[in-house]
Amino acid sequence: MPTKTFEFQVEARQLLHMMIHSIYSNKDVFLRELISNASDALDKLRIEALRDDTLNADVSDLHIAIEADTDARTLTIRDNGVGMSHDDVVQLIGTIAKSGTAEFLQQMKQAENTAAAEGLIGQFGVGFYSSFMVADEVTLLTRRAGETTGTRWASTGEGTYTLETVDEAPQGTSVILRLKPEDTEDKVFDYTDPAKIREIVKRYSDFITWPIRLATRAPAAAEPPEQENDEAGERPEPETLNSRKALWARSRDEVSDEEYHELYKHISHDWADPLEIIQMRAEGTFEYQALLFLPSHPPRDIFSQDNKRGVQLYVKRVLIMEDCEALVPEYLRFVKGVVDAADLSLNVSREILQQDRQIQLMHRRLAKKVLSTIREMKANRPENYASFWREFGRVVKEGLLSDFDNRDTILGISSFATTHDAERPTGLQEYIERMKEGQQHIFYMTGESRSAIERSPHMEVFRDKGLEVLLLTDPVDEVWVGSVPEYQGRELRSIAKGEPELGTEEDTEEAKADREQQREEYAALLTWMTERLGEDVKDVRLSSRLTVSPACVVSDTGDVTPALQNLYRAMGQDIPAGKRILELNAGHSLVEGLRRAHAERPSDPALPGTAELLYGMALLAEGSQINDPARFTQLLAERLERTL
Ligand SMILES: Nc1ncnc2c1ncn2[C@@H]1O[C@H](COP(=O)(O)OP(=O)(O)OP(=O)(O)O)[C@@H](O)[C@H]1O
Repeated sequence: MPTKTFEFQVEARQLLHMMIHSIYSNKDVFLRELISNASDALDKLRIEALRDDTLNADVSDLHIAIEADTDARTLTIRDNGVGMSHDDVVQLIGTIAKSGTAEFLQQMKQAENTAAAEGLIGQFGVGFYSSFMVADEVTLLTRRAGETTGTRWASTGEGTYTLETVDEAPQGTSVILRLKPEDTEDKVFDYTDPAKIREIVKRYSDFITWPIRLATRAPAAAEPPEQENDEAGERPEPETLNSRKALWARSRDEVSDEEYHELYKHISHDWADPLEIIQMRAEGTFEYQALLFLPSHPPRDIFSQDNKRGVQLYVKRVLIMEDCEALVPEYLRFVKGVVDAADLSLNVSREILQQDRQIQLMHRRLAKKVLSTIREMKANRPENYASFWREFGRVVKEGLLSDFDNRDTILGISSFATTHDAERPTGLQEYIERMKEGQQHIFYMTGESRSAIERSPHMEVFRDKGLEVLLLTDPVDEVWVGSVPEYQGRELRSIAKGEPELGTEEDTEEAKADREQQREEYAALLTWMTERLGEDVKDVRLSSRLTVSPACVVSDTGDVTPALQNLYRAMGQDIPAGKRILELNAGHSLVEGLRRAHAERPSDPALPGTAELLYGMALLAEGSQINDPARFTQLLAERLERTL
């Protein structure tokens, strides 16, 4: 078969260039990555064989073999797993299908130092390509289980790769590395040295469930007696390097954090350590063990539709499903880990799992356990919690819309930006503890950013009276906050909806009388304005929330806010634009002037324009758009002219 040469896709070339010029200081991890890929391929084959008994594949001795040749300076990592078809190789190895590659490369270029670059690569993961950190040529020979021909791929990592169809290829994948010369200064060690290989496997891959066997030329220890007469005296029995112990079945004090971290990295394809380790065990009629991890940062596709979520499902130490979404709710989709159940059928399907009562029970218990871990982290490891919430808070809050059983717990572990402290978000409990005397409600406002909310006229009276307001700026906040009525008996109240009800008004007889008098004075103006602006607003009334601005617009208590309307429209739902309420500040001289002018000259032709301007200004002040900017500008220009 002819060998054909191909060019790497631009992003792949750039990524390889980075690898070759070794931005990552710990080069040993290439072996972890290759073993991890091999182990995944073995898992996939076993799962396929379970589901398809016509698959023509050998599953009798699934394992990973490492062969080191000191003289030739080659290192081979071989598995007899699922392998890749010709198309798979082109797609998976020649190109980089990951979303966000271009953006990642851009960030990489801008990374200021090695630590920053390593942090970035940790978020991205480059798996197979990391072999170019230690090899100046990489050959991959692979045959998909069930197919007859194989594919050889080879590259020096410099722009091109070759592809060739081969008739003789064992099932699975071999990756053959022609190693770069040893250079301890650059942390490229002698990777043909059995001691080095043992050390790396022990360190990073000990838990891998498949045997990792090392075949070396020189036997490591005295040969066992039955081998003495073996004619291939130089080819000793391969040595299994990993203990293959299931970490979730061992007690916490037997396992080091580093071992847990390596299992996490293997499962999640993350290069960074996890933030939290969660272990649980259920005994009784339905037994299972779970080892879950909270990552330290979200995967790039956490908000994408095809984000792979879920944990690995094992049945008595045998992996039967990679991303079992039936076990964790969607709002905890970042949780990674393993659940090992004792009594499930090995070839249970996703559909059956979704309906299985035991699985639903596990789902509930796992969700509760994760939430209680976050609560415990909030109480005892505030720094970890703060970092967790920064990274995942937006996702967790989705649970307020879907998990009614755990709503209070989710509210309890949530944090929100607040006017109380610009630097530190607050929990609801802390908010309640700080509430002013007489204050009944938890006040919040939604908006695009902290600064937009802070500038909004709705904040004025709250700022004046020192009442704390939560600043909700995540898109999901718009949605949940409308459906969560209260926390610990305290109503959640938007400061941009309905009447503020501050609870701190001095309700003296005098104040009441003042307000009554004001209402009477303004009655005619308000009726007239409601009529004039009737196409845009449903009511014009006096405000108790304004202290500086002349006017603002608010929504009625039960109304869908404009931001939420936009959100629904973005999702393709047709939502009619509802009318809002215009509030006037009776203490503002412009409003007072308008009242006087209306009382004295009700048919003055300039009055309607002023009313329109007031409404337009209220919209602009909260960051909304005005219906007819040209008309607004014209009215404004006319009035400015008169001042000159
Ligand atoms: N030994 C192997 N056997 C079968 N398929 C493999 C093997 N090695 C790699 N692949 C395929 O190539 C793909 C790309 O591998 P690569 O290591 O670059 O990335 P990854 O493992 O998907 O993710 P990460 O970059 O996080 O490690 C894998 O997802 C897998 O489908």
